[in-house]
Amino acid sequence: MAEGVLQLDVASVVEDVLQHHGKRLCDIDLASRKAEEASLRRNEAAGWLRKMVGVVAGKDLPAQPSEEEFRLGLRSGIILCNVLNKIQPGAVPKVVEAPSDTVIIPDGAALSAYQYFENVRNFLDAMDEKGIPTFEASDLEQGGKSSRIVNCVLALKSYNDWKQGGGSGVWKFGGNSKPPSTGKQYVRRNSELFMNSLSRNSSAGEIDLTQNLNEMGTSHSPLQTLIRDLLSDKKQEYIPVIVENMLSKVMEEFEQRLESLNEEVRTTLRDTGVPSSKSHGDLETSNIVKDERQPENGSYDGAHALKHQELVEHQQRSIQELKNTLNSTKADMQMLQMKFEAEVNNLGKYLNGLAHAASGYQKVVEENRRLYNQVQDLKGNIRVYCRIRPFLPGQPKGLSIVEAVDERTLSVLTPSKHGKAKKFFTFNKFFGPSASQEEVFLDTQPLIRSVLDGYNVCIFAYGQTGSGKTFTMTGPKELTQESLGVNYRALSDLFLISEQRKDSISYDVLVQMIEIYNEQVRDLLVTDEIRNHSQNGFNVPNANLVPVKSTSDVIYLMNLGLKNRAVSSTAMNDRSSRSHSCLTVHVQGRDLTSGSILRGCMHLVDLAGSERVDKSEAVGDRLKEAQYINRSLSALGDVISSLAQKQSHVPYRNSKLTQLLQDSLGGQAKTLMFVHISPEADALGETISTLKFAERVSTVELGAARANKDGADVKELKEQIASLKSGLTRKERGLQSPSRCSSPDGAMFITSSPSCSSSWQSSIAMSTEDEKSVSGDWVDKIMVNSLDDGLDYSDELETHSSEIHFQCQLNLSKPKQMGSDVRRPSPKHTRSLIPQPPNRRVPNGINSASHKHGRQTVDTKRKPSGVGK
Ligand SMILES: Nc1ncnc2c1ncn2[C@@H]1O[C@H](COP(=O)(O)OP(=O)(O)OP(=O)(O)O)[C@@H](O)[C@H]1O
Repeated sequence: MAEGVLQLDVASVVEDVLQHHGKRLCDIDLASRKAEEASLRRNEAAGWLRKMVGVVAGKDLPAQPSEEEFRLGLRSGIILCNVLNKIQPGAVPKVVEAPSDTVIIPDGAALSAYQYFENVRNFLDAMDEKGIPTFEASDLEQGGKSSRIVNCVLALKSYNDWKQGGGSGVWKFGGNSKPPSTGKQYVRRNSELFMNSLSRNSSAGEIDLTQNLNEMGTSHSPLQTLIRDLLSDKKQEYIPVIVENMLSKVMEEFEQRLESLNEEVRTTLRDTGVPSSKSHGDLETSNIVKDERQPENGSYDGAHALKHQELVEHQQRSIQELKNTLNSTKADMQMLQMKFEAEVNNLGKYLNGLAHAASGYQKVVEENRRLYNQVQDLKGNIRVYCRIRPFLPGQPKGLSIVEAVDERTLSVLTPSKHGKAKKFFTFNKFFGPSASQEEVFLDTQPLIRSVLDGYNVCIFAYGQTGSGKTFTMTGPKELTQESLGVNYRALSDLFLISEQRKDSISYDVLVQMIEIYNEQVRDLLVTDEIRNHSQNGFNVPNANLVPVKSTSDVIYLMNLGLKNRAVSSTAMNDRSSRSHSCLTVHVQGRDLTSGSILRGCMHLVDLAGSERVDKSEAVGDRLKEAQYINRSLSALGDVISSLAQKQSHVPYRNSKLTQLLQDSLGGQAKTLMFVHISPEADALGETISTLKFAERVSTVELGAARANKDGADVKELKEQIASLKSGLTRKERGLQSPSRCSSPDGAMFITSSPSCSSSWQSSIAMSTEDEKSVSGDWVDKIMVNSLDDGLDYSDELETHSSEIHFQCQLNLSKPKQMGSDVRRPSPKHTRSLIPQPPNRRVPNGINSASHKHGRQTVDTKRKPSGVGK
């Protein structure tokens, strides 16, 4: 049907466009509609043929045949010839009938096939002669076009109807059949207005909608191109609405034209006196319809009007169907739209959910990290950060044996029975080869800042030689702003914060730099020669303690320290540190409102690298150094092991290094170890043992860190005690030499005054001498009290007082504590090494010049075994 073709065209265009947008119009089942229509037409044709030949003769043709049944039923041509002969007797002079069941024809099948073909050919010739659309004989064979056969039958039916109706005028038929091959042409009425707008395609019988649209002024391009062009750049969700509007517009236009056509017909009928309500049959019986070729007269006008009427009715039916199609398309589109909206809504909700979950996840991760850190703080575990060095320039770039798994975990490729296996290690943080110095510092910063809140902090770098310890702590050989290591950044951060807090807290910062070289402690902040302080064991107090005011002071001092550091070129590292270096920063803050004192201390330790002497090709001095280094690192390993296993005895005293780190490893400090590894495959052994060591370190619990803070009341009490002591001391001024008295528990006090010895240093020396002569014991602790401000400067020497006295309490009752951490500097080493402007003074109380006047007191008290300062 023409209308069917129209709806198909429009819908298929829409479908094309939607497909173009990636979505099929699944719901519009055009194919099934088409098939339904074809079957209706086929049934009509079959029904009519059966009616014409009778049920018996038409037994081979079912009333509602499938395509195949229809084709097979008509294949012999017998039904077709008989029907034609019935309409026009003798049209097919000879019809070969089917052989009777009882008569056996030799080679019957071949004979009948030939004879059937004769039937079909005769039928087609006869049809052709009458100008009725035909089909190809091959259409009756398998794979032929049954629709053309249907068309032909329906055309014959129409012809029959026309003949039945008297055969007046010119018979014509429009269907999807093979065009007549002979010269007889059907007269088509092209003159009418309607036909101008809705002309039938002569071959396909389709409505030329393009022309319609052209006439409607919509466009000059073909319909499909037009619709495609129109829809191609539209969003998919708008397509249903656009198509719907488009179809409505077409319908509207169509109806308008039809209405005007109807009007024209009505006018014509009125003019010719034919009642417009009369049916086609009525008009036919009254013989009004005339052949177009008849001369124009009144009855011709009537026929003309009738044709109009017929066409109008036909088109009305088409329009109705079109409307139905439009409605169903609309419904489909609305469905699609609703579905689409629902899907978009669902998708939106889903995305919202995902976003919510993602942000929740982030929060949980943040919270986890915070809690983890809190737990770490509470447990006081040593934090371990792992950093891998990148391949160095000029080094053959192999595949790194270490891979990051996440920000805390790394895997190391190790050989195994089945090729390669991965070993996983988890630390507090893992820095990949591309991590910058700034990134590394950022994760260290909070720890460093807590020094200003009165905590003791220790950061030490551990790892195989050449793995990047010095790089992390100090930086590369050529320093730039970006490559500055943790040491520089830490100190400049301290200055920055102390500046920010200057309205509430006044900070003094002092720096000390030592190294442990071949088990000897050396002061790195000396300008003349490297001082060896190893005679008295771990005698760090004698190292210079230099007040610093700015980052540039620090840089100056560090450069001095680095210059003095024992560095050599080895096979593994052309600038290998041959010693353990320790930069110690003492911070003292005075709360300007409450008067409370905060004291924080930070060790920044760059350990010498462990090395395999065979690999480093060390001989002579290098070999000796390597042995010392390895020995002290192994002592560090022993300390870590016993701490990890919570053993009662921890062998701190086995090396200077462990003595230095004692407070940080077993005390209440906040401690961080940077463990360094190399990416090379031939460092696998060292890498694994380094990582295992680091794992053990991370299990060591230090206990919750405690800030060194004295409240104002404590301060007041201390002031009172100090003032009482001062009064007592004044009474004893007459003493010219240190006196000694014993306490009930066997402790001995040695009291001295500046008048008996010119400086308090000599008092200490004398005390120590005295101690040796009395018991050979060791002085556990030196405390210095400044009498004029009344503060207890335990562990710090304040030299701005006018009167200070020393008091040493010696342990006579318990075994000596070798190497106990008497590690506060003596005032003579508290001096400025930094070039000073003429009037510049180092912080109050730290300038060595100021302690010349006045009396000084040092209390040397014994503390229980294992308790640090
Ligand atoms: N993260 C890094 N990025 C770029 N270069 C690095 C990095 N880490 C180390 N290096 C370079 O690798 C070389 C060895 O590093 P470094 O001297 O810091 O190792 P080390 O562990 O201190 O060695 P040693 O124990 O022998 O003193 C140096 O040239 C250093 O500049």
